[in-house]
Amino acid sequence: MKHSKIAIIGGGNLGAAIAEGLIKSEFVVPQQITVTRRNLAALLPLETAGVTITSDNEKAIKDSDVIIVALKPYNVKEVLEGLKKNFDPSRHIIISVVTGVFLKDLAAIVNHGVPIFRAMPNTAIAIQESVTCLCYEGASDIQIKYVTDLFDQLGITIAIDEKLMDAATVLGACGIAYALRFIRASTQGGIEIGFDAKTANLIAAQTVKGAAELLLKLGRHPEAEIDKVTTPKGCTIVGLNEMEHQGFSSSLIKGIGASYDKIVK
Ligand SMILES: NC(=O)C1=CN([C@@H]2O[C@H](COP(=O)(O)OP(=O)(O)OC[C@H]3O[C@@H](n4cnc5c(N)ncnc54)[C@H](O)[C@@H]3O)[C@@H](O)[C@H]2O)C=CC1
Ligand SMILES: O=C(O)[C@@H]1CCC=N1
Repeated sequence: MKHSKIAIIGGGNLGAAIAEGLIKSEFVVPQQITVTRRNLAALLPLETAGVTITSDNEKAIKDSDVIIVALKPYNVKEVLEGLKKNFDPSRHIIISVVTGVFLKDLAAIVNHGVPIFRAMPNTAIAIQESVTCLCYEGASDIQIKYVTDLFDQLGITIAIDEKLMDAATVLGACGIAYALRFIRASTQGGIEIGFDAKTANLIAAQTVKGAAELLLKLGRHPEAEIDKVTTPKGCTIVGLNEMEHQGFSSSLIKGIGASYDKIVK
């Protein structure tokens, strides 16, 4: 499957980010990628990089082997219904990144025996730093290896049970927004205590990156690392406890729960 051509149906925020990540990773050359969208103007930078951009989904599917579906949940059924005659089980595999649409629903729409994967990446896929949760149905070992390799080039990949896909969406995909809001709020605090916005943003972002790398590179537990920073009677513990009195951890946990309820209800 090494030389497979990839079509991304729906080149919006996530679809275009996947194309960017694929190009950076060199998993495929840009000429192996087609991205579709109704209004092509936003895809011109990808075209300049060598990607084929088009509004013709049928042609994109016919010209490709791996079909990444990055449409909104509300129009995926209608669009795929109109395209299903183009899927060939002896050639194609489908990877859906659509939130909340089950493998069985995708299989019922396509109705062809085409292997189907669900992947839940996040927008850091554009810089090969996504976490992508993956589940599948009717795929061969070679196809599973190919899809896992593809997302491994774009960050890390975790195979999960489909029943955890909504939870993966919240923690990993929505999680980008939560983390960025933390950085934005830290920046605003940093401005209040004296930094200009640009410097405060740089310090906040690099600090979050460093904190995450302590866990990812050294395998440390967050609380053990917090203990190292909290000098007795020092300023860290005072600030941290004030944040907790104001509901810091609780608001995050409740927000994650609210996002999850929105998907599953
Ligand atoms: N944005 C994110 O961070 C993440 C999004 N997702 C899921 O990925 C999917 C896409 O999300 P976004 O990229 O944010 O949405 P988006 O709205 O930015 O992208 C969807 C794109 O599909 C295009 N489109 C609509 N009808 C089409 C058609 N018939 N043919 C070709 N293109 C068509 C739209 O013009 C749009 O550019 C959604 O199901 C979302 O739940 C999953 C993980 C993260
Ligand atoms: O907010 C949403 O519904 C989608 C799912 C994950 C990221 N964006």
